[in-house]
Amino acid sequence: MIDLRSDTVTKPTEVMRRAAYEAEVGDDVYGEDPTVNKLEEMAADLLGKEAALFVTSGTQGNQLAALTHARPGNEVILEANSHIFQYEGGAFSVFSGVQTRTIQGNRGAMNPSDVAAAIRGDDVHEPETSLICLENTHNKAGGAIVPLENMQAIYQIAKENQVAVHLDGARLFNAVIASGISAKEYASYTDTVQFCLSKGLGAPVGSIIAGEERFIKRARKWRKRLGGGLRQAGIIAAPGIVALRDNVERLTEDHQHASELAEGLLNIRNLSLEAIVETNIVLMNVKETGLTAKEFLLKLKDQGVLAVPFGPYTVRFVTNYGVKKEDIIKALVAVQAIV
Ligand SMILES: Cc1ncc(COP(=O)(O)O)c(CN[C@H](C(=O)O)[C@H](C)O)c1O
Repeated sequence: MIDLRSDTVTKPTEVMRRAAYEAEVGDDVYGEDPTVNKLEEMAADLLGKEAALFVTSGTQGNQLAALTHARPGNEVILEANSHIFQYEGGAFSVFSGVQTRTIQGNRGAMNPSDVAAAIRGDDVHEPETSLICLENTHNKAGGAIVPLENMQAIYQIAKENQVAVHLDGARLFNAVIASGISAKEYASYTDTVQFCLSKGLGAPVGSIIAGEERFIKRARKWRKRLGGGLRQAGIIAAPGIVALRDNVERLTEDHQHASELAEGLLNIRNLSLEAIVETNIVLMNVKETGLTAKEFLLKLKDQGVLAVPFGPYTVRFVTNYGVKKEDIIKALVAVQAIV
């Protein structure tokens, strides 16, 4: 099977498996796992933040940000198609007791004046706005890169209103490689940032959240409260170190493959693309084929290719390091066979 469902399906490399086997470990609840500590220091340094925390998933990282930045009764502003709003089970409301306020963005970028207008005042009837969440790259916008200027403008508005900013940077390094802007630069326009080791970077487990020391200290306690106190976690942190060290630059290949896939799809009748391809995600519209996305995907699976529905007529392909150039050609042949 050619698996284009997501970059979450990446499997650890031999180097990662060996690093896991050889990892020095200790009890991370006591802060004594040297491998986890090394990963956290590497990540904080890369992002230009005071500290970082190894967490079990991107979702956990985003939830810890809300639990730490916000409190029950607050309102959190986020983009209408953000992963936090669409794919995390309403966890902001469940765990943090906050009200979410969505703003429709353009290719994932919220208009700064819309954000400014959404920030609540001190009227007794209103919730307090305590957090603004950004997402870069933006998944449902087709892996779109949110412009740095947009992040900068929103961050300035947030600071003028004493509101925190969190970046869901699950695919931050895809943005870094595609734009040539450093992770440190992107992270300078957000108070906290989450990025995934387990997606395009290829680690088997985990994400990082990073921010000020005092934020990370409070987030670590929230992680413990959620049963996320890790013990000899160096075994799963070691592949994360390999991912950060070896797998960032190669994301270019995934982007190249996504562009080749998109180009090929444009030459197939009754198909269209829903977004320009900037990184590793391709959103294809199949409505003109007379099939729904789910029907199309069943036929595609019969042809040996996996992808996921991202709307009634939207099929999402995500390239990753398990997908080679010849797989892209085979995937195009499979799609052609259906329409
Ligand atoms: C922008 C963003 N932020 C956070 C997460 C959550 O990461 P995990 O909790 O899966 O590690 C994801 C995962 N995205 C997954 C995928 O794209 O296949 C699914 C949709 O959950 C994400 O795309």
